[in-house]
Amino acid sequence: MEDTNADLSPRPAEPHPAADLSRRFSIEEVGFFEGTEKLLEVWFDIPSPESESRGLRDIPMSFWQVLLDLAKCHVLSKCNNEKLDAYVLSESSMFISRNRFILKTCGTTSLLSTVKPLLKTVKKFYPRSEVKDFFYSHSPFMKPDLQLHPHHSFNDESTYLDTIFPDGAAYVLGRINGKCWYLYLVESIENPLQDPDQTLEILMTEFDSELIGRFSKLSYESAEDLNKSTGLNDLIPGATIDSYIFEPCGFSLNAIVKEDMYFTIHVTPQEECAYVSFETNVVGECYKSLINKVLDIFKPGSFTLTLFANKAAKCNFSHSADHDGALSNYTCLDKQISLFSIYNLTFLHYKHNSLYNHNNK
Ligand SMILES: C[S@@+](CC[C@H](N)C(=O)[O-])C[C@H]1O[C@@H](n2cnc3c(N)ncnc32)[C@H](O)[C@@H]1O
Repeated sequence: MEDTNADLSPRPAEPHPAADLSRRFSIEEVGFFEGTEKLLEVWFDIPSPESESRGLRDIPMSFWQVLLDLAKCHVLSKCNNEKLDAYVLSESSMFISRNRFILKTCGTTSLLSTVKPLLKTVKKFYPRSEVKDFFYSHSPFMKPDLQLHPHHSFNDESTYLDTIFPDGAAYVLGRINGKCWYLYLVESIENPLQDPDQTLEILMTEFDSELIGRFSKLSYESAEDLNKSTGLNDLIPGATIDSYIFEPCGFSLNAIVKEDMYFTIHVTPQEECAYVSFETNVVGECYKSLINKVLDIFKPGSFTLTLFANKAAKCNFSHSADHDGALSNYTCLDKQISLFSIYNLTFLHYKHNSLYNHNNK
């Protein structure tokens, strides 16, 4: 017989995947984390007949694992296409294509300990190969004392790199008493690579702690849900996305757009040390719309933007990261344009208008 006393009131909906959207994470609760990454990008010339090969991608995984052990991080997941292997790491990302190696590591990783073994191994596999261009960069660390030698200071890092590259050049862009950005650069002037190359980075700080706290397992059941809800899925439509939510908070995403084009995002949501980075090498003449989409998702209080482009890149001389007035909610505090031998660099630092005291310009 039917139970006429049954509760016919509507059942509550299934718990929404975004269960706790007001969660904040503090250093006290979760611990401090140095989100600021060290970024290494090395271009190799791997001449014929080796040009038939897949270049760096033919070097066995066991070698990359040794390299990551030296840096003190490991692989969490991988995606690839016919031109690019993209790895999400315990501390950021690694991208390997035929001629280009990118390693981006955060926390207290010792990225520079990978440089000598990398150069030695590539030479062993491809004896006629040469290093073409070498870039090492990062923003100042929030707690440099926690870093391992030589990462305590950019002086120590560049002294170390000088022992490998006699012609290396170390630069500081921005304010030495404010926001700045360090760069160590080696350009090969003879026979430069003809391929277009451009890298855009947006390094963001000062967030609404509730918004940034959503990059956690407590807010989203899966990385796919997070990507859909936050709009990361639509940043560059059609990209293959490989993303990872850390316990209890933190988020990393690699995306392959096409060929060897990628974008990568990393989020440290702890209130007192919150940090987000976005990086891409997608070809573009103007990055205004992409930059605005990224800012719209993370709504940072301030950010540093860098755009590197070589002579063959479409955005090279237009300095297309530089949109006076186009980033309407932000004030540009610093703008520096550097013309190197092969590459041009635009460095910009912005602050949200609501945080900027216009009397203090
Ligand atoms: C997503 S990872 C990558 C950080 C990145 N470089 C950035 O831009 O912030 C860092 C975040 O994940 C958290 N996390 C949790 N477990 C971690 C682990 N095993 N290794 C690294 N980070 C972890 C950290 O506390 C931090 O909030």
